[in-house]
Amino acid sequence: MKLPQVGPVLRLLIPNIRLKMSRSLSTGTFQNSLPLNYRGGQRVQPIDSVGKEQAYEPSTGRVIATFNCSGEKEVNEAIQSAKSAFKQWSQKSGMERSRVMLDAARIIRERTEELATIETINNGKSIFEARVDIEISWLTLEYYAGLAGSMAGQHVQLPGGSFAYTRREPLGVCVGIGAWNYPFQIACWKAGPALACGNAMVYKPSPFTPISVVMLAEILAEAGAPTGLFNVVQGGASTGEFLCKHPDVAKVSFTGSVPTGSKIMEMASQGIKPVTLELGGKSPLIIFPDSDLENAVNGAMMANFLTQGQVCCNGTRVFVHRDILEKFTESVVKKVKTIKIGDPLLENTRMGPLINRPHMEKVLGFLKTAREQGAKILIGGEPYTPEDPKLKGGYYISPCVLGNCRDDMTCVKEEIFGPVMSILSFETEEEALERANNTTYGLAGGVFTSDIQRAHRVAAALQAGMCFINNYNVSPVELPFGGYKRSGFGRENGQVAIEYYSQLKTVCVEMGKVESAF
Ligand SMILES: NC(=O)C1=CN([C@@H]2O[C@H](COP(=O)(O)OP(=O)(O)OC[C@H]3O[C@@H](n4cnc5c(N)ncnc54)[C@H](O)[C@@H]3O)[C@@H](O)[C@H]2O)C=CC1
Ligand SMILES: C[N+](C)(C)CCCC(=O)O
Repeated sequence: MKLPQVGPVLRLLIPNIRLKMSRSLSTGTFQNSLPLNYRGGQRVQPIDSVGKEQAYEPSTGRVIATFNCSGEKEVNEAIQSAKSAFKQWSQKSGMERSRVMLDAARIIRERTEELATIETINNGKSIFEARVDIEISWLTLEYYAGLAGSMAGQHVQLPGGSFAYTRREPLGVCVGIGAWNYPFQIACWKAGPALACGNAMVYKPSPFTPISVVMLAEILAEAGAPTGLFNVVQGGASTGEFLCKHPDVAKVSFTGSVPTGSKIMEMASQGIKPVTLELGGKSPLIIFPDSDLENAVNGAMMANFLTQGQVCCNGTRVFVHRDILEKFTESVVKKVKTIKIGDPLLENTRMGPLINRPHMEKVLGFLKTAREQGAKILIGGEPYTPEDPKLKGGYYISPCVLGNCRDDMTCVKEEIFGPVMSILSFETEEEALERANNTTYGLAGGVFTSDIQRAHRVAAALQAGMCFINNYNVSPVELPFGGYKRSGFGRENGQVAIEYYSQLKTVCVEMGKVESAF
């Protein structure tokens, strides 16, 4: 899909051509025929491999891409490509970097329909949601483009006219390793601050979702990024390990599960490399009886059913005050009934398939255990077969609400990563907080109440990196995002992410004579 470099007039026409291309893609038609690695400014086949992978269209179960997982040599080539771009990119002023990033943001915005369509085909989320993901993606590049120009150090006056200054410098080649639930957006959350700071990047998406990130690489090149600034290697654990262990890599930013996060940290520790870890969660959402009920129900829906529930920060433990338990549960179940499941490329669909069959079976396994442990399925939780014959091989589950839940149940303790909400009842604020915090995770948390003091008191007491009051799962790029406890550390988004992609140099300047001790 790489388009030739063109002048400004033709460039204006290109979005329309692309829009037509993407509109003609319906579910069951896409087949990838292009190389999925990207380095040295172009799509390439890897020069060595550690096995083959297939990527699926989860809505139909069709294989849409077969590719070789990059071996050690290919990983090294990609890193060398990034290293050579780093030399140029790191010497540019923030404003120069900003211009390239703004142009990339513009191209993404203009290609929203095409990118969202590809994301939907490869991930299974509804086109409605995928468009939002793409919007967040270009906003991320725009936001960090805005910060690039104002990255600056400090000047410190010292005795006798001497002084010091600090410089915020890039780290070098940064590695991004992503999960499959937000393929394009996760890549932009990492590339945005990394590139703004003057780093180069080698990115490895999940082998389940290899398609869209290569398009980001092409877009950055089209926007004028130096050759090799953003490279893509494809593969699973082995390819990821080559990246983490490579001596020329300065930092690893990872989004994925806790066990893999722990391995990444271990590998990075060998080279004393900093890591950012965005890991899993089992976040609480506490609903007090003084909440606006309709709002609280909508909040719980947002906290549980985006992207088929495959969202790390979901508020899956919904603590509802005993006084409103019945009313709340009834309203949530009524609302869940209205979720339109089916072909994710159709405009009115709000829930597509899960990512793949093994994951669907894992989620159904959690539901079986939930039933055995005494939870009550209030709605959904069944494999779902849409009427359209082409969707018969897809991985659909009807969205599920579990009642009668207790804190010791597996469905309440473990991350399900599927469309499953567990409702728990509570009586006092103190009790709700203690139970909410009784988890090894700490990614997010939410509270619904109309009592302003209570809202802030609860938010302060929640042991989580991202807390919502009277809303859930909104993600403005200006806000830092990341976990407490085993949900990881480091932050993405917001100004603070700059600190995770740069290092501070202090330059001490002597204006007098050296006062030697010898
Ligand atoms: N906090 C967050 O922002 C998010 C967290 N997640 C978590 O991720 C999990 C689901 O995503 P998955 O892709 O299944 O997670 P995963 O941990 O299996 O894989 C994530 C990425 O790491 C790579 N990887 C796997 N083993 C590796 C190794 N030994 N060395 C280097 N790289 C390796 C994978 O190929 C993939 O690109 C969920 O449990 C969820 O909790 C998912 C999305 C967002
Ligand atoms: C965009 N949002 C907040 C719904 C989810 C982002 C975190 C993730 O990658 O799962």
